[in-house]
Amino acid sequence: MGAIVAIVGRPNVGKSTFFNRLIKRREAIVDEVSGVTRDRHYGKSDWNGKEFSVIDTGGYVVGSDDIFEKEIDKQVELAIDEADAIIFMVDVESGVTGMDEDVAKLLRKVDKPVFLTVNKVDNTQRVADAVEFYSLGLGEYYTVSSINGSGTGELLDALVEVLPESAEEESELPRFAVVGRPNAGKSSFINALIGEERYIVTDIAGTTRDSIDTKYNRFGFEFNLVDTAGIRRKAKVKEDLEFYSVMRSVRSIEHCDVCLLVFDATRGFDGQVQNIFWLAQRNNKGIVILVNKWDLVEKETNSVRDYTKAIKKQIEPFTDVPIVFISVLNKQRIFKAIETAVEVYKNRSKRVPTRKLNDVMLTIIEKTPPPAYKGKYVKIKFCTQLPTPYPQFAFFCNLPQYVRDPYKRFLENQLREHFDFTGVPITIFMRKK
Ligand SMILES: Nc1nc2c(ncn2[C@@H]2O[C@H](COP(=O)(O)OP(=O)(O)OP(=O)(O)O)[C@@H](O)[C@H]2O)c(=O)[nH]1
Ligand SMILES: Nc1nc2c(ncn2[C@@H]2O[C@H](COP(=O)(O)OP(=O)(O)OP(=O)(O)O)[C@@H](O)[C@H]2O)c(=O)[nH]1
Repeated sequence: MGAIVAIVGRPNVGKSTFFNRLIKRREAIVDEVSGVTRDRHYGKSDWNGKEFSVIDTGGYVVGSDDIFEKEIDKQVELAIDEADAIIFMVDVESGVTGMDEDVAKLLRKVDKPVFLTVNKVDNTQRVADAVEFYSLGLGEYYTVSSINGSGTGELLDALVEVLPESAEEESELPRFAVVGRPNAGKSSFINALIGEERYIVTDIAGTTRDSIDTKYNRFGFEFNLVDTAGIRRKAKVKEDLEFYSVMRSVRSIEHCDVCLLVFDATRGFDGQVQNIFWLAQRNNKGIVILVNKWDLVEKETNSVRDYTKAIKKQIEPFTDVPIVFISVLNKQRIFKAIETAVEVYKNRSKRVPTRKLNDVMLTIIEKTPPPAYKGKYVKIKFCTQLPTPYPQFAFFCNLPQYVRDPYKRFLENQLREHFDFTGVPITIFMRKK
């Protein structure tokens, strides 16, 4: 399982800027006006070879100050419940504020690692200014500049030190996680499968209260349905549903082998759904996309085809993912969904014997070798699948650094075509031999 790090703090202290630096992706919208980070952001980061998920608890809608305060308290509490470590960010420009003190009060009671991080320390003068944050009663702090990166190394060294090891769990049974946005139909789906009211389904979003894994047996195949929601406090959930659901998705994804990504066909494969997809992919999990509430969609001749095309466009370049159109309400194709997840699980744990792999791939490579780069010819000599829990392949050659991404994609596509890795991310390494 992978560790989860949450970044908390009041608006405008630079959480999104820091988050972007961690995941090395210009993704969160950063603005001078406070409260512009609307969607929750989560991504994958690594430091010294240790991977972890990061959640940026931005996402406040501009409102009155007291709404703000309540919101922040709630997010901090959720972060405390779900994260393995917390980065509490404050701003040296504004100094200690009342809101900082409120958050600190919550964090002082926590027995999880908290990293008080003073941001915007862009120069040495400001290092001295940061000293006032001792008054928050959280002990030592780290000074960073999210904008120029200074200080972040020390913080990350200390952070990864306390994170649990991210080894893949030795799970006895395959683990399937049902993930998606609030109200997509996740609980209804699980209910329909297990045929009992263990999960409470209502029209109000965010009412899934149970949080235990469900053992399930179907097609002669036993597996766990993962739903690692942790403690769900109904009141909190109602008010900050999207954040809650993000936390829950991140957790479930970290703990599973295959994600069943459910979304509401009437709402579309939107940005938040794409984020979940992206996270599952980055975590090398198997993925099945379930287009739910298909009963509500007006169907024309080519609906399924057009819809499939539209989704594939959104998930490029990793498009080799099964898409199943379901209606939980009418119990349509819900077993097909599970059957597909089982297939994906098998693909993910597939081992291609080295002999067979080389027979197929070297023939292809001979016919279509890597293009010469800077006048040099690359000779791929052999390849092998690495003994990892998900498919990774190493191709040994004389000049690994000269093999460019398009050729690696070509190799990936060939592997997919010949060995069927549908629904499973593949990693390709070029190694020196
Ligand atoms: N000088 C300086 N400015 C910074 C630094 N980090 C962030 N900022 C600026 O602070 C402002 C707020 O940054 P954001 O990353 O949007 O802050 P946030 O905490 O995510 O804010 P919300 O979206 O409101 O929650 C932006 O104008 C950033 O450019 C820094 O290290 N130094
Ligand atoms: N028409 C139609 N409605 C559905 C279908 N599946 C679920 N619903 C309805 O969608 C609503 C939300 O379903 P839930 O199962 O609670 O959704 P969820 O994803 O678990 O929601 P959270 O608990 O908020 O995360 C309920 O009113 C369901 O009856 C479907 O296939 N067709």
